Amino acid sequence: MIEIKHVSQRFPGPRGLVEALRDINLSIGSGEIFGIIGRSGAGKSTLVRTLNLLTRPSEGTVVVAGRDLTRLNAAALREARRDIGMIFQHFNLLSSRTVYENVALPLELAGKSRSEIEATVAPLLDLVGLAAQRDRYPAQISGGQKQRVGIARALANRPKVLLSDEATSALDPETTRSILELLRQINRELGVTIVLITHQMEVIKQICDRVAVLETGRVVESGRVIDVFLRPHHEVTRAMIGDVIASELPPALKARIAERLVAGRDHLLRLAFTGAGVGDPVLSETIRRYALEISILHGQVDEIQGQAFGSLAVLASGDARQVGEAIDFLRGKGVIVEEISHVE
Ligand SMILES: Nc1ncnc2c1ncn2[C@@H]1O[C@H](COP(=O)(O)OP(=O)(O)OP(=O)(O)O)[C@@H](O)[C@H]1O
Repeated sequence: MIEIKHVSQRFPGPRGLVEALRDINLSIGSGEIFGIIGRSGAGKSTLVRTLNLLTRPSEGTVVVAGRDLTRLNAAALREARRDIGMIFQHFNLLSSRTVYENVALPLELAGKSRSEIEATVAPLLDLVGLAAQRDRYPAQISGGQKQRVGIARALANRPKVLLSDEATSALDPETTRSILELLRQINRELGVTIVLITHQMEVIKQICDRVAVLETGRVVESGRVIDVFLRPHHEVTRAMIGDVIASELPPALKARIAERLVAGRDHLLRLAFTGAGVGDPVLSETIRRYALEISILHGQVDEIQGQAFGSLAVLASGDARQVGEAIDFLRGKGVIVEEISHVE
C-alpha cells in the first residue's frame, strides 16, 4: 500500500544542511498497522509529512495506493491525498463548528450535497461513538472525544490509509487505550491501512503489527513488533522498550559487574521469552541443573497485542562450560539468550 524508496530529506540549517531523513526504505502492506517510533528529533514529523508530500523529499519516491506522489502535479496530488486521512496530536478541530460540522468539512470541500454528507457523517459518528454529541462544540467535549471527531473527519473521504501523528500523545493512558482500540476496530472493519508515528512504545505494543525505529533520520531497526521486543539490536530500541541495558545500569553496579566480567566467572545474559514460557519456572530449573548462581539485575513482564512477553537481565556465575550448557538448555526451552560481553 505504501512504498517509500530511498527517501532523504535535507533542510538548510544555521550550520549547513540538516539531514532529517537519510535513505529511508519502508514497505507497508495493505491492511497493516505499522508503527514508526523514535526519540525527539529522530525525524518522525518529517517522515509523516513526506508520506503525504506536505514536504517534498530531497530524494526518493513515495508510492501510496499505486501512485508515485513525487511525480504528480498539484491537482493530481490533491486528488491522491483523498486516499490519505490524517489525525494529529492536538486534534486540529475548528472551534466554531459543531462535532457534525467538523466531520462534514472535508465532504463540503469535496463539493458533496447535504444529503450525501448526512449519509456519510451520521454512520461515522456512530462508529466513533459520538452520535449523541453531534451538535456540541469542541470546547464542550473531552480530549478523547475530540480525537474521535478527528478520526471521523479523517475517514470522511473513505481513505485507504490513515496517518496518525502522535494522536494519543496528549491523552491520558486510559483514553489512549480506548482510542487505540477504536483505531484497531477501524482497521479491521474498514480495512484501512494505518501508519502510527509515536514516541510511545505503549502505542506500538498495543496495536501495531510491525514497527520501524527511527534514529537521526535513519531506520535503525524494523520488523514484527514481537520479534523486535525479543531481539532488539539497536541501543535506541532497547532503551525504548524499557530493557535495562548494560550502559544504563547504575554506575556503581556497572563498575562491579565490569570487574566480575573481566575476572571471567560471571556472564551477563539477557533472556527474553514469550507465550507459555513466561509462566514457566525455567530459570530455577536451569539454576538447579547447572549449579549456577544467578543474580537478577532487571526484569519485566509485559503484553504485546495480548501475548505475554518477558525479559530479564541476569548475572550468571559458574565455569564457562556450565554457563554454555545452561545457555543451550535455555535456548532449547525457547528462551532467547544473548550474552553481553562488556559494560561500558
Ligand atoms: N523545516 C525544517 N528546517 C530545518 N530543519 C528541520 C526542519 N524540519 C525538521 N528539521 C530538523 O530535522 C530533524 C528531525 O526533525 P523532526 O521534527 O522530523 O523530528 P521528530 O522525530 O518529529 O521530533 P519531535 O518528536 O521532537 O517532534 C531535527 O534535527 C529538526 O531540527
